[in-house]
Amino acid sequence: MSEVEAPSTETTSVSTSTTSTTSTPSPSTSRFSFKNIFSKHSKKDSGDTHQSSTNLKEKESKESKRKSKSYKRTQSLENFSKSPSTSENNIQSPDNAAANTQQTPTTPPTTTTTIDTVPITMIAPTGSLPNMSEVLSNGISLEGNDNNNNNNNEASSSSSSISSSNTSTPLTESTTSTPSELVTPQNSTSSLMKQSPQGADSVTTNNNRRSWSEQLDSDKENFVNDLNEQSVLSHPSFCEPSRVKRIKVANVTIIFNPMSGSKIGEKIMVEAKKYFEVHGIKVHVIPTEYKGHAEVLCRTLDIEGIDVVCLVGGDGTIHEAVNGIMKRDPESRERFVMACLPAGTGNSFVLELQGKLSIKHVCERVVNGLTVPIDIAKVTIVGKSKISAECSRRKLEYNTLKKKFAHVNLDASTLSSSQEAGRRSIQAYRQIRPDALMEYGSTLSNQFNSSNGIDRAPSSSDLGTDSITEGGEQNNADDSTPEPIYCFNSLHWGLGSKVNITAEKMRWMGKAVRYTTAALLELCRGERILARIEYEDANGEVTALEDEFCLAIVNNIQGAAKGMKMAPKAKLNDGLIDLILVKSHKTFDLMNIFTKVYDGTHTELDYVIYKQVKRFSITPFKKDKERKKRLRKEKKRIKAAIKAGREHSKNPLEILKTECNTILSELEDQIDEEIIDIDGELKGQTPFVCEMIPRSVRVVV
Ligand SMILES: Nc1ncnc2c1ncn2[C@@H]1O[C@H](COP(=O)(O)OP(=O)(O)OP(=O)(O)O)[C@@H](O)[C@H]1O
Repeated sequence: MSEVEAPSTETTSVSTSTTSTTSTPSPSTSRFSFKNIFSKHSKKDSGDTHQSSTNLKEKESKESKRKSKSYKRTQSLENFSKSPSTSENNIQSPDNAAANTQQTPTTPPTTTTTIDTVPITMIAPTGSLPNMSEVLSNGISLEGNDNNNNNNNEASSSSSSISSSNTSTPLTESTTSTPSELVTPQNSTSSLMKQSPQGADSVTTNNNRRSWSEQLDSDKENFVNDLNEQSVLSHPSFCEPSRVKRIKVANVTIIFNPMSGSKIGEKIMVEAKKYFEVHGIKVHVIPTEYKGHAEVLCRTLDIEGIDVVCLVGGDGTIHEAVNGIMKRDPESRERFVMACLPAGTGNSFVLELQGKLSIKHVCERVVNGLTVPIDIAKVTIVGKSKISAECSRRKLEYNTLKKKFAHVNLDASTLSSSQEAGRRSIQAYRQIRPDALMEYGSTLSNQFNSSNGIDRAPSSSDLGTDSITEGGEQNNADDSTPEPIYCFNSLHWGLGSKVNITAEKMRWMGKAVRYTTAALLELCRGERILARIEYEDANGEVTALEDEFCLAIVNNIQGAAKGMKMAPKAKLNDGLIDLILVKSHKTFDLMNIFTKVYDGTHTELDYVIYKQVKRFSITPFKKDKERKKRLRKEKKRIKAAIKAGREHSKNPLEILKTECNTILSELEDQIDEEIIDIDGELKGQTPFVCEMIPRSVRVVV
């Protein structure tokens, strides 16, 4: 029996004796095994035992490593959500971390001890702890961290709680516990690369192993020394250091949009708040609670004692804030200082203003307190009815002029030659020609400015005196004139706004796909729009173009999305609007623009008009084949009349009359109302007047 049982017992005995001291076999079995089997299998067994022992060791080691790895992963995930104090325990100094990293291969794979010594910095390839600079610099890369975003969003429902709970958080705790530090440099770089090529510069892997306080102190010294007025002089987006002012920053109000971009507004706000508090600045935090809230806040905020209002959001949030600021009374508008922390999708304005999309960088600049006022464009939407009234006024002027000239013989006696007569007639026509929008827009604008700053929409009484009908009566302008819309960044008419409108209809496709699809669709469609575009250049000369256009882009900054150099000459404080008009509608030509827009050479194409203007207006006409035919016929007739005038000294007033009447009647009936895109928002419509209000909003630079 014992012989029969031996093999199984023997196996057990071998394995137990070589691998474990915990399992104790019965003495009899053990003895029996050795006695009967040792002689037979001693050699083989010893080899097997050794082999088996090695295998087991390897297995255990592997298992242990696997466990260790999985624990590391768990630990890192846990640390994302751990409170600062908890996660701090797991974080070692860089030196210790390095030491532990070296030890790892030789350390017995006992799970618990290994895990305790695994430095969390192993997750980051640099092996060093990210510091405050990195945390803030990499702020934008938080976008990719959905877990954390979600966690924070859940916690972000109340503004007051955010404000109070974070006030007392010490810097070291917060920085070691913020998820941003766990973002690997690769991740953060790629994220920023996606944002813009310039943005990528702001991400550098910091191998510096100085302590927190050392790093912070040196940061402080550097930025205070670096940023002086000279930096504004050399800033590519400022033409002169006009009205540069350094302010002392002791109180900051942060307005953050929790919904902008990939909902990272709150996270960035927390980072910025900590940074300011470390620098001894008092911080008050207000979240936006609904669409349009940033405008209300910036219009009504009591800025007494507030040095800088720091906006955390995308272009939409800044647009709202600018509209609020512009509607303040002039004195408090002048005292309002705005800073923008990028938390949106595009952030092209912040990139241009600050040079990079780094949270730390913008925070530094806020603390430094250097400010410059920037231009803001004012868009006045002019209703069709208003233009009709204006046209009537012009008709009246024309009739008066006609009466005045009735007794004058403009033929040979007054004018030296018939050719001169023709030339004069054209000049006279240009003077009398109903530049309705420009004229109307400036009337409205003057009325705004002369009354209560520029914070009020015109009322019927503002318009009454100017709106005279042909019969000389007062024309009661209606009260429906919308408030002006202020634009800090860009405006699109034509193709640009149509892409947005089409993309809106394709929401089911998802954000990225629908914009590309809409752009391709509109590019292929390449619609031509007959429009009258008038502009006044820097010297005050007014030019009117009547042609078919495909699109108009207005830019206050040089750049646009994805590193495009849309308006190469644009400056933020030159008082001029950069107006880009594209006349061709052909798909190839439009694609050609896209290939050249990255270095700004698209402005040299012969179907692109690039002007720097003080104001301009756009009046598109309805697509009406019959009307176009009539207009062409009329133009031919006018041309022929001018020719006839040259040849037969025809009274130029006749020509003038024909031209004016044609234009006036066309204006009244055919003006088209198309939606335009202001700062990325589909708001406002044609016809409109846009004028630059120089140096209107003071920003941190
Ligand atoms: N609490 C809120 N709930 C819903 N919407 C909000 C809230 N606060 C602000 N908004 C709206 O969110 C919109 C988007 O914000 P924002 O423009 O800052 O981000 P974005 O569109 O992602 O960025 P970008 O404009 O740079 O592409 C704004 O139009 C704003 O009115």
